Amino acid sequence: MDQILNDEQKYLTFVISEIEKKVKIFKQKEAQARSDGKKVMDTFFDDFSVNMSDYSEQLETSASIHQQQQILLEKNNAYERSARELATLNRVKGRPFFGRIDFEETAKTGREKIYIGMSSFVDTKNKYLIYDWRAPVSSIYYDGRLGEVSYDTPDGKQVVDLKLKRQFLISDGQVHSYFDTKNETIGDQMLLEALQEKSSTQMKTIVTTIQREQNAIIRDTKTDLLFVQGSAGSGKTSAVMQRMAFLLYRYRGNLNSTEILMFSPNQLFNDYIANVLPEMGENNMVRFTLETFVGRRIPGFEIINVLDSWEGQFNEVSRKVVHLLGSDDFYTAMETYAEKLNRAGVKLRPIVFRGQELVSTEKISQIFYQFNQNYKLLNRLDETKKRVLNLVKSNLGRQKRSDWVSNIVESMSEEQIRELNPRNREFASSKDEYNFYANKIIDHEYKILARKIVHNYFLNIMAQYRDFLLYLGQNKEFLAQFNLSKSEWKEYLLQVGELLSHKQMTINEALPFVQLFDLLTGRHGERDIRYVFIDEIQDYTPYQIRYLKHAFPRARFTLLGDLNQEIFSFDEGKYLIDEVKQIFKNQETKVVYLPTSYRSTKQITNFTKEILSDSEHIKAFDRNGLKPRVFIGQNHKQLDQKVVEILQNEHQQDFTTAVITKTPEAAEKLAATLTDLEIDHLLIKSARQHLAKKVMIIPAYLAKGLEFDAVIAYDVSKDNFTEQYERKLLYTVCSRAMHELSVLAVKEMSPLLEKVPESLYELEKL
Ligand SMILES: Nc1ncnc2c1ncn2[C@@H]1O[C@H](COP(=O)(O)OP(=O)(O)OP(=O)(O)O)[C@@H](O)[C@H]1O
Repeated sequence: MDQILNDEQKYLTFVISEIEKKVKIFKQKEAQARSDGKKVMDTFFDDFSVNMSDYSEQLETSASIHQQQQILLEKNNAYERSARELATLNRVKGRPFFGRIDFEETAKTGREKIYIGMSSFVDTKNKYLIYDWRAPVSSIYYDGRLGEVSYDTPDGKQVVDLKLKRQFLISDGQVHSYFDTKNETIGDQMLLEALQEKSSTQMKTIVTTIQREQNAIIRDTKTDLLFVQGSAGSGKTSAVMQRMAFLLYRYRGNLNSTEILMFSPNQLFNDYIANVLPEMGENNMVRFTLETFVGRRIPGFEIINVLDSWEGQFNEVSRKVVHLLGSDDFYTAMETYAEKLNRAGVKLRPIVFRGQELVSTEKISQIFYQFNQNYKLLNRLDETKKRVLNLVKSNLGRQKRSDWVSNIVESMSEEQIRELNPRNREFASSKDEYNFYANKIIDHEYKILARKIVHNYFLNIMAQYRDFLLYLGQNKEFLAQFNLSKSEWKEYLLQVGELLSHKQMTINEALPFVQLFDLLTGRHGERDIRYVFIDEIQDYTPYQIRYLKHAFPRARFTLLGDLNQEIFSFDEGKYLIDEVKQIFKNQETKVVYLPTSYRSTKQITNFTKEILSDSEHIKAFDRNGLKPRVFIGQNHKQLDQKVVEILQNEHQQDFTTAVITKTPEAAEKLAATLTDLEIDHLLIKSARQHLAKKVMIIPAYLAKGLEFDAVIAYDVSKDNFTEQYERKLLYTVCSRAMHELSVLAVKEMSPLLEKVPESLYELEKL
């Protein structure tokens, strides 16, 4: 065994023995805290006499209860602290560190050596044996070359002379090997080993092999908007997941995981990333898709997938409409419209009670507009609420002698009487008695109405929203900016009407609906969210980004995306970055570009990048594998046979293979064929399903962000992938593959593959 390996093994063994010592201590502490807690519980009522007869005794008794509760709470906290520490120690025990750096602060201080792991570890004498990968000094492990390097500390920049950077392959308490890196950041060897691993249904952490450009993303604390742009598989999602862990560490005590929010493309992907933070010992952040986020705000409506709607049919008109609905101008148009409502046009609903109008819309409107022009909508609304509440109160108050009240009073059951008069109050006369109950009943009804009024029941948001769409249709110039005519807009309105009548909306209707509500009611968004992450930003429209910025006014944003993977939007993606900068103007903004594709082998990346029209900037990571294979069959039957053949082959290799189709219908059809042939598989039809370690048939739009050992891109034929805008979709499909890619086509392959040189793939005619 070489001497270095020997020494490092010794250190590892020493650290593990120290960890074990601490495990013992914490186990004792945990047991002690548990038994103390139990003791407090057992003697809870023995320690004080419960005497409620006189006031001073009552006070003493409750003070004593309070004291006991405090003790119990402390014991409980002590128990939880120990349990948490124990969980961390057990998590890191087999592999407490993965890196080491040696450096000198000054020539005088001499050489210092620190080990880096998933979590800091301090021995029983309070000496740091391991530093957390997120500690300031650990940054140079990922960042610096040997020689003079610096890192940020809360007190400013620290410069050191880095003498050694060493990585370890460790498992189960054994150092298997180590690599000393000189000029590269984290040596390719370790990264290669990590990338060669098989795919999993859960995303993994990349802590041990974070690359320099990813480190910059992870440790950024200065910018309000961090825009991470990178090709497929460049580690955008991975980097931001580690960024969340970093922020939770850096701002420990001031930042909670519930103040971090992540928007992902769909629920399937949400599931895929669900384990990364817990694996790093942190609680999960809040996760949403845009649909689930907005769905909470519109109860009773179903937010349907754009693909299932008229807008998703991608005809010429729908394309233009989607462009309009996604534009920043549309957001501004809504603001202008709302501003106009300060003067006239607010849509209202009367306050109706038992079929009778208590306050008419005319009356509410009169109140709403009686305040002077300087009143903002929010103040106008607040004042209106107050006055409407007064009107309702006095109107109901006058109904004390009405039939409905007397009917209730006369038919009250014993139980209802007890409920309304729990202290069994005596009455001087039956008139008094009647008035008492009538007041209670009216008060009860008033409260129900008041709650609705406070929640803006009298605003008819739906009618207002329709009115807004009609108002927009009047503006010929505005429509013309999107090449839309009034009659085309009408066509859209008919479709929206149809959707709304079925209590459905797509995200393109839902967000403006909520925006309108916010503007009318002066809602300022969710102020407790501090960090917002949006993955696959290329699928968001400027409108949506602007809305989300408004929805989280105190948050810093990290947006990540690949402008080459746009699937739904129709604008040239390149402009998205400019639009985003415009939306975030006057804020500290940084754009980081990640060029290297880590997910796929060199052969696959070189193939997939040729699908794009502009791809010089994409770099393949030097990991070797088989060239992608292209199979051309005469009909779909031959393709299906080939799928079966590949699957049977790859099954033996223990690969997880995904057959990715262009549409959900094609996926269902293929799955039915595989069922007939008794090939075990899982058809992913909806984002609510879970991934599994078996063959998956999955439509392209659900495969976003995911990865598989092997991908079979199904039916990439001339007739199926034709349009230019499908280029990015095809790129997304093929770039899901880590180790193997097969492309299947009927008769002729898609013209979108024309640019790929023949030398980059193996062609087989079936
Ligand atoms: N520094 C790294 N060390 C080890 N693995 C890495 C590293 N960076 C990325 N990877 C791996 O590369 C793959 C792709 O990463 P990730 O999914 O984060 O990329 P992405 O840019 O979000 O991709 P896409 O845009 O295609 O969804 C993952 O398997 C991830 O573990």
